[in-house]
Amino acid sequence: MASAFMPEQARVPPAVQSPPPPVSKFKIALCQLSVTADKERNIAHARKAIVDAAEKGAQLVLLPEIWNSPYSNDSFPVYAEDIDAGGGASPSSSMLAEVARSLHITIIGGSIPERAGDRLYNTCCVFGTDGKLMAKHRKIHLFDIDIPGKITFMESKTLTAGESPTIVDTDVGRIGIGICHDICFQELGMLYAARGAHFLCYPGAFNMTTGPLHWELLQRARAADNQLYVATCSPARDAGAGYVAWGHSTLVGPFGEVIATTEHEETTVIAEIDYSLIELRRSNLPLEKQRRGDLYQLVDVQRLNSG
Ligand SMILES: NC(=O)CC(=O)C(=O)O
Repeated sequence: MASAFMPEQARVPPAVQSPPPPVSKFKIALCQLSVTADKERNIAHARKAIVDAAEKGAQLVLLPEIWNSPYSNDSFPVYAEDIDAGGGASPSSSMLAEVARSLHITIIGGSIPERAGDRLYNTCCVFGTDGKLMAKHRKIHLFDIDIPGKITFMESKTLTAGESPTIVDTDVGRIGIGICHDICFQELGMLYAARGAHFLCYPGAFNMTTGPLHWELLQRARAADNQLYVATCSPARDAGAGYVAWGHSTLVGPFGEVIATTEHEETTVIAEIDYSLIELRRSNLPLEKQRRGDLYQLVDVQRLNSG
């Protein structure tokens, strides 16, 4: 509750109730793809995995972080595509648009390196069942890490951080998008939940150090904190690559329970999402009612500024 003594920035608008989802149950596919240096092959390979997943009944398909290019600062400028330019400038997103439309499915297109003017971003495109680009999320938190002898990687050497959270109303529910390192920031997940998300999707490529430590922990934490579904999708592991991905693409339910997962090889995880579980868990354990807004609050800066 805002009191007369509360600072201006703490007077936050109330959380938005999750709207009724357009479907109560559906199948999601997490395509844990092998990624090579051959972009054309990566695109054709991803297309085939999406078609196979749709044939198995998936209505929502999630791809990995950086699925059309090796994950490296040397590769990002070479493989980057201008997603907004049209006219075939982005073969990766053109393929996703075409396959979403022809199969009538929703696709959360992992991420690809995006070129916009003289900047590069790590960008996730969301396509609706009509093949239209519904949203574009540019990774907000760049992955800069230095653990000597284990892993050093500086995305900020080549990439620019996105400036906006991304939440999108699709045929399969209201989905908050993050890319990999974005999952480490609990405020982003809370913000999506406060805006009524049913589901958080994080294409990601944790590595052999952060993977065993944090990958499952963070997904389960985001799901349990916010009492919603969380899905991640990683590239398959290539032990010979410059950056070795952890794999383990996973779907987590609204009690923080792992519903489906895998190891590190190439595969597609298909699992069912049942949105009625969100309401059930929120009535079993009513965190929203128990929250002490008189002691602490999340400030949704965009909603606050938009009045
Ligand atoms: N690609 C990443 O952002 C990797 C990451 O976040 C990690 O912890 O590993």
